[in-house]
Amino acid sequence: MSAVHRALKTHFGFDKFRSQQQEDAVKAVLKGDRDVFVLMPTGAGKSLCYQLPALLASGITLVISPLIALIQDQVEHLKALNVPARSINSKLPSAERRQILADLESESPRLKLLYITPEMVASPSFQPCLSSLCARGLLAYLAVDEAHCVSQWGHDFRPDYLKLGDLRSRLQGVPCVALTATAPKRVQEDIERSLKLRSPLVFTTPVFRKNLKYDVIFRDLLPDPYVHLLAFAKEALGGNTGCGIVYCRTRESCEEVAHKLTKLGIPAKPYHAGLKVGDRTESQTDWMADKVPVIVATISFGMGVDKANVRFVVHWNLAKSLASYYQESGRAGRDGLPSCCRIYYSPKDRDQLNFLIRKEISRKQEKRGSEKEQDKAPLMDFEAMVAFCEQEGCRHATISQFFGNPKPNCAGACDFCCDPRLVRAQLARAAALSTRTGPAQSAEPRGPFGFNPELYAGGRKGYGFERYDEEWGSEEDDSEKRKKEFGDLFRKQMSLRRVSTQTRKRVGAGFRGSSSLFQTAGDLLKNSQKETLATNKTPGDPICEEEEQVETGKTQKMKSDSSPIKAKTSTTSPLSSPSKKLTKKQQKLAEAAKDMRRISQYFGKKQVDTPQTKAGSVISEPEEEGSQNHTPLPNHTDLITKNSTSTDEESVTAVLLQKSPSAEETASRDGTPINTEITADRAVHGYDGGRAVCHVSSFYPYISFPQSHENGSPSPPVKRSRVMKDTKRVTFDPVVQETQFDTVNGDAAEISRKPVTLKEAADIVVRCLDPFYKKGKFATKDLFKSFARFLSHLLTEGKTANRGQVKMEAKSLIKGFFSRIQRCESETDWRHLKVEER
Ligand SMILES: Nc1ncnc2c1ncn2[C@@H]1O[C@H](COP(=O)(O)OP(=O)(O)OP(=O)(O)O)[C@@H](O)[C@H]1O
Ligand SMILES: [Zn+2]
Repeated sequence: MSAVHRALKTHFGFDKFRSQQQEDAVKAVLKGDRDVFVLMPTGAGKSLCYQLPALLASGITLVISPLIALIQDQVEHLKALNVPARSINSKLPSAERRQILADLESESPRLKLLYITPEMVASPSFQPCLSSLCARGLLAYLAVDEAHCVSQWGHDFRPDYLKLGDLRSRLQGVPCVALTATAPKRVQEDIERSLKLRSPLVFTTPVFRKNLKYDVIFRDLLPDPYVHLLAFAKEALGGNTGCGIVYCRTRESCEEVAHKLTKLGIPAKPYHAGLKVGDRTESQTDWMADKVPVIVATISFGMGVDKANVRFVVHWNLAKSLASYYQESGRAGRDGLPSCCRIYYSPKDRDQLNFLIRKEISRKQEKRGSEKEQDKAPLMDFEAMVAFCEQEGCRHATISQFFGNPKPNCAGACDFCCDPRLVRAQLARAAALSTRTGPAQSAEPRGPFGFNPELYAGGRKGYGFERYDEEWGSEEDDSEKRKKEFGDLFRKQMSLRRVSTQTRKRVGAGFRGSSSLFQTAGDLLKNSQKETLATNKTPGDPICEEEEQVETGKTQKMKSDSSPIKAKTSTTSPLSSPSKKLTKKQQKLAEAAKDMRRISQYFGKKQVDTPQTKAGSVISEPEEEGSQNHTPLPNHTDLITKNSTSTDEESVTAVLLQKSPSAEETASRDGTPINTEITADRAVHGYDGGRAVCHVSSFYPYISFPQSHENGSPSPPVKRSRVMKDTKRVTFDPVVQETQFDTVNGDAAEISRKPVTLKEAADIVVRCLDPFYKKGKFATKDLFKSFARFLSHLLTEGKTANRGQVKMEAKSLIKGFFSRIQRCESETDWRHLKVEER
């Protein structure tokens, strides 16, 4: 037995290395003549690659890790193994800190591994210790864990990681070991550059898994996608020996697909955060125990689930990036047996995600007040996902190259390598379908993304804006009309966005022309804008020329004299950029957008203060354990429409649909998957004879499904908006609302002194009610929503109360309510409730 193997056994209790890569990496680090880059999937045993050499080398290994919580885990684990490992961090009691520093200053320190955060590395207080260790040649290795945090292209970027480049320069001659999970090539290159790795030896687990067969089916070409899915599942499951996962983006799709599959003959259970904990656990345990072969889940499912016999992973909706797709689909075939990974692709789905991702990027930029090249990263990640689906080429090769691996020998393990003609034929049919239904050719009513809704599976639900419909579920009859209204609204928003973003460089994945299936959101935007113009213009209308100027990116000066709120308009707004002659309608649309943004900014201000938004990335708050699992949340604001029933001049109506950050915070704080959201859903800003007023028609608390929390991918909690028929002020408390509106441009602090708005009250109410909902104190989710709505109105209407008062009253009402009844079964349960006179 070699010394390394012996050490592996003695110190860690392992008989052998987990993989050849692990063994090779350990040996390379031990050799110590080169930097080492370890790229292995989560759980592959990367830590051992520096921990074992650290124990065998003389001196101390300095380990940089991004989070104190992660560090504590590691240190505890090592202490349990009797490995001399410690950490210096801000949470350390000073006595312990002194003890560690004393050891480090001693002639031959006992410590073998010293864990610190990148902030600590840079902190002045740590410098003497570091310099002393350096000067005495006591540093054996520099290990940088979670090295992807150095990449500004990654989601977990930590500016302090960039300082590690300087550290690296100071530690000349100390070999560096950088470790991260499988990462896109772009990120790998960033790591090498930033950490100044000198032609490192790279140890990576090959991305290619030959037992996985990848294919892509264009869902919209199928007469019945569910029947198609059923046939696929049956074939993949073969003789009932395995199981499968179908990933959907929304809980509604989960329910629907599970229901359809079960009805068609394969038992399937939904798994999503909208389910009661018991039901969700049951779905999982039944699936784990092979009692139910198929689980239809949002992507929250699978983390930590290591089931060997998953015979297929279907993506009913697109993943947000190729990296995510690789990880999710990789849950298939862990036993090494042949398994299938399929995407049921739909351009509509693509466009929804594209739109939401872009919106999220704009939101971030607006918040920051500037643009960064790296902002585009999520879009590029997503476009790689789209390209994967729309390409003519080996799917395995695409994945491997994305992760910087050499092209593998697919040998028929993907649809293209199996039969390229079939893939080409499918693409041609899809392109033909898109052309047939494309904006320029079709006069049929279209969905929000310029696609004919009738051609897409799922009908009303197929739009993916279920929550938008949800609030109006009972009004089935005019759903088509409302759908159209929403379509209009969406197109207008897209048009405006086009104006605002057209000067930005487009990050293209080489998509084809706009009449084909392969349209970027920009193309769609262009089309929708053209379409809007086509509908509105008369022959010879100058709008055409202006449109072209917009299209070609020329700056235009907007005539804003007619805007009654010009003075309040932020000059940094992309929409306020000078533009030439715009029609009155365009001006109004643009103005409406500005106003909307101001409203949005107002709500945005609140977001800044919440831990939720501060988190922003997986590892952005080193001291905050609670922030670890957050991914950036999409903002669901910014929908603008023109009132389709009135004239151009008077009908511009901005509709704001806004998630409540504090409700999200409530939902995510304790990690429970039930997400409560409130939409300050209809801040309707209209123009009435040139006078700007802010209409707030209503705020409805409602619960929606938190895919966005689970996967970081946006889910649109938009609800059908009531487009206002006239522009009369319709508001529950115009004074309050208008004051708030003004506050957007002025003193934010004013807000706290104002009486609570309905939205704020709703936030408070949902927070107070949430625990009761989680305890199953409401017979249905709708009851919870209605009760929250009822209470919010009760606590605000005709009153002026501050936050504290509202909170106290809400608490006392809710407490009293549940002291009288065990469980809320119907709306009559709260009929008697009244607020005490203040
Ligand atoms: N040779 C081995 N034999 C058995 N178990 C091992 C071996 N090497 C590591 N492990 C165990 O594998 C688990 C995962 O290891 P580790 O935490 O280092 O993974 P990782 O690759 O760093 O994952 P992450 O990306 O989550 O940090 C640990 O419980 C570790 O003890
Ligand atoms: Zn292939």
